[in-house]
Formats: sequence, C-alpha cells, structure tokens
Amino acid sequence: MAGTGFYESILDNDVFKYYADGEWKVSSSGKSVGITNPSTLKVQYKVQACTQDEVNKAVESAQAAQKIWAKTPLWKRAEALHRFAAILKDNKNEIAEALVKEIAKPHKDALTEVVRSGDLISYSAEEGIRILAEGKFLVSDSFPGNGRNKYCLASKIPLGVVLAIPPFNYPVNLAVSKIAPALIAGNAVVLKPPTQGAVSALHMVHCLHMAGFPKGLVSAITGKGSEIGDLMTMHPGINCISFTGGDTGIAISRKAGMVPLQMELGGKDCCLVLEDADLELAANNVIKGGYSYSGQRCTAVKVICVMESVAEELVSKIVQKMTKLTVGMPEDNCDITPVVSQSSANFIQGLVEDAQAKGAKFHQEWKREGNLIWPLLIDNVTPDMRIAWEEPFGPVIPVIRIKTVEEGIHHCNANNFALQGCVFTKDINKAILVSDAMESGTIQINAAPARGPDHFPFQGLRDSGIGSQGITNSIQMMTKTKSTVINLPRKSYTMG
Ligand SMILES: NC(=O)C1=CN([C@@H]2O[C@H](COP(=O)(O)OP(=O)(O)OC[C@H]3O[C@@H](n4cnc5c(N)ncnc54)[C@H](OP(=O)(O)O)[C@@H]3O)[C@@H](O)[C@H]2O)C=CC1
Ligand SMILES: O=C(O)[C@H](O)COP(=O)(O)O
Repeated sequence: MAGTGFYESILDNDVFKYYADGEWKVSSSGKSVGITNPSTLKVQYKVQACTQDEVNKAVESAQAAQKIWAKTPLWKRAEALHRFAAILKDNKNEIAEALVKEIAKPHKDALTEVVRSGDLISYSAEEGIRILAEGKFLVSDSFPGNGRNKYCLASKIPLGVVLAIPPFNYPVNLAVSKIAPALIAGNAVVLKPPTQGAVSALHMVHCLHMAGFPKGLVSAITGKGSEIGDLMTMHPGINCISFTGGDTGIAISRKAGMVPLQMELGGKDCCLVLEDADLELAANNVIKGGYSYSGQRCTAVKVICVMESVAEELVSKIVQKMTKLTVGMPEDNCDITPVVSQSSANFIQGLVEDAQAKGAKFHQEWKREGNLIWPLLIDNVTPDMRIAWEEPFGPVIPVIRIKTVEEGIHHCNANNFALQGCVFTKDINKAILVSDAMESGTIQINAAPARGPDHFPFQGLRDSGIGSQGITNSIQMMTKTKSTVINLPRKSYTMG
C-alpha cells in the first residue's frame, strides 16, 4: 500500500507530505491537492499545496546544501547515487502501486519504470565519474602569434540549483532522468512533481532520502503547476530548468531568466513505411510503439505514412493485431487502460470526431467508457483533419496513404513537432537517405520510436524541445566550464 511500511513517514493522515530540508513536512497552507484515479474517477490520493514561502525556503536550503555537495568527492557522490538506486529497486512495489492508481499505468509497466529508473541512476553515477574526472589542458602556442607561456586548465563545474519538472506519464523515470545527472554533477535539485504522478514521485524521493544525501540538497515541492509553477521557474535562485511535458514548456522558456533550459515536449512521431518494408515487423512496431500505455508517450507512433501500394496489407495486419490488445484496468495489466484525465479523453474524442466528420475511414467503432478509450486505427486521413497534425496522447493512430516517399518526408517535416520518427525499409541506403531527410531529433530505422535505452541522446527539434537528454548529455548540460590559466614567466617548451 502506498504510504505504508517503509514509506509510512511520508503520509500525514490522508495527505502525503512534501519533502524539504531532509524532512517530510506538512504545508502551512492547510490545503491539499486531490489526485483523481483515472480508472475510478475518484480522488485516490492527496498531496500538500505548498506555499510561496515553502518554495523560497526550499531554494535557499538547496543553495546552502549545494555548496557542501560540490565539495563532496565525486566518488562519494557516485556512492550515494548507487545507494539510492538500490533502495529504489528494493522498494519498488509500493511505487508501482501508486503509478497504477494515479496514472493508470499497467502494473507490469509500472514495475519496469521503477527498475529502469534504478538503472538510470546507477548509470548516471558511473557516467559522471567518467565525464567529470576529465578536464582539458590547452597550451597557448597552438594559436597564431602566441608562444608557449600560458597553460589553460578547463574543468566542468556545477550550475547550482536545478529545477526538475517531470510529466505525468513517467513521474519516476523522467524525474530521476533529471535528478541523477544533476546530483552527480554537483548540483542541488528542487523537484516539482506532476500532480498526477506526485505520489509515485514522493515515494521515489523517500528512497533518495534513505540513501543519506545532505539535508536540503533535494526537495520535492507539491502543488498545482498552474499555481506554483511560475514562482519556481522564475525564481532567482534557480540556475537551470529541466522540463518534460507539453507546450507548457514553450511558455516556461519565454518566462525563464538567463538559465540553461533542457526541454522535452510533445511529439507527432511519424512512422514512414516504404514499399519494400517488412510489413509484419512494421505492424508489430506500430502495435507496441503506438498503443503501449494507451499512446501516452511522447515517442509513441502518432501518424503512419504508408506507400499506397502496400497500405492495404499493412493496415489489415495492424487491424488484426489490434484485436489481441486487452482493454481494461491497469491492475489487470491490460494493454489499453484509461487515459490520465477526463480532459485528455475529451481532447482525444474531439480529434476523432473531427476526422469522422471529414470522411476518415474507421477500422473499429469509437468506444469510450469514462477515461477508457478503445484503440482505433483511423485510415484515409487527409491533411485537413486535425489528427494528421495534433498529438492525441491516446490510443488512436491516423493512417495517411502516400504516393511518393517525398510526400511522407514532407508530412513529417511540415509538423511543428520534431521529436522522433521511424522508417521501415529493407534497403539500408534508402533508410539512411530517408532518415537524413526526416528533420526530427531521432529517427529509428526498422523499429518504433523510443527514448530508451536511457543513455542514448534524446532530443526534440522545433517545438519538441530545447537541448538534449540522455544521461551523458544531461550531465554535460548541468555543468558549466571553468578555466584556470597559468602564466609562465617565459616561454617554455617540453623537449622531446
Ligand atoms: N514530452 C513528453 O514526454 C510529454 C508530453 N506531454 C504532452 O503534454 C500534454 C499535457 O500533459 P501534461 O503532463 O499535463 O503536461 P504539462 O506540460 O501540463 O505538465 C508537465 C509538468 O509541468 C508542470 N506544470 C504545469 N504548469 C506549469 C507552470 N506554469 N510552470 C511550471 N510547471 C508547470 C505540471 O505540473 P502539474 O501536473 O501540477 O500541472 C507537470 O509537472 C500531453 O497531452 C502531451 O501532449 C505530456 C507528458 C509527457
Ligand atoms: O516523454 C515520454 O513519453 C517518454 O520520454 C517516452 O519514453 P519511452 O520511449 O521510453 O516510452
């Protein structure tokens, strides 16, 4: 049960506490935020609605703790992260249960998210040792007009306080994907968990707490993003913002000050199927890549552009495989579970009705019960339909039949989103040429889009993001360079 046993200290009656100064606390606001279970539509959990003063105090504590943490030997920082990872994996069941109840993630996928997060934390510790143990040594005479009388030592130093804002669909994994790189790089972290997913995130933070990090180094401030978000993203004590979510990120990037931004936003991942594709492979990847977690992944297949000569065969394979998808509750490990909120379900329904009104072909009947939407493949989609361009974040996939490969590439590149895409073809030369022409952050060849494995560079172009994630790139962007120049009294050359 969430908030029991190992986790009992994080719950105060029926409201989960927030975490600051190394302690679990009750907000002075006396208010809480309810978290609705997407499956039951009833309030499942409550978290603290923190105040402006509590935000300010968390940032101040982070600034103080970061000074100590930056002087902590790198190997000790890595050791603390390995302890965090082990505790997280050892106590994954309650976190998985919280994921099931607050974001309707199928139980098996919820467990996977927690284990994957432990692995991400450990890899961040190891990668941080590799990256941050090295600096750069430059000599002056490599630049015209200079003799060898200056040595420059360049090293990576922490930014200070990183504000981590993860989204509802991976409230643990996309939190630690920010926290672990920030910590190994010597930063402090203020975490603003997504409201829908906050309890899972707080359980994860308790594992971090039990790993014995300095008090105040990490805090978890709960409350609606719409109420305390601006206060946090515009706070003068924040030195970096790492955000994953929707176009809220675009608004944040316009408000944030002179701080490095790492943004991973929406996607309209295009699946381009060429005439020589392995259609069985393509169909299997559409099923796994398009409908898992009910399509609520930024890397989900969001539109299929298939050459019309093979479209009938591909569509019939996908339709047939869709009949195997189980629809129901996350507790029963169904493939398709309720989407995260009524507003999300209404948005998806709006896109479907627009397509229907404009003449799209439906291979399944539209069916919705509460937030539960049965999977749809919508065919003969045309550019005038909203679903050709917008991100449903649900179990509905549009099919556009194309006459030329260029038509598919154009559709991919004409979208404001540019996160990932994929191309299915047996010709490796064609795959590379098409991949190069698709202007997205990542193109998968002969597989569905995916962020993992978590050490791969992961980035969105255009409206899909700023900067690059993946463990190595996250560590890099959460540091800055410091140069130390040694000026010798005269030129000196190392003799052979
Ligand atoms: N790229 C990705 O992986 C994801 C993309 N999305 C896209 O975003 C859409 C909406 O999903 P959702 O999770 O609601 O995404 P949001 O962008 O609304 O929320 C993402 C995070 O930002 C927080 N937030 C909200 N408003 C502010 C603010 N003003 N300042 C600072 N933080 C804020 C949210 O907190 P709170 O929950 O309290 O509002 C949450 O933690 C999806 O339909 C999908 O299109 C969603 C999830 C993941
Ligand atoms: O933002 C998301 O939805 C995730 O980055 C997707 O991660 P995944 O490809 O590993 O599911």
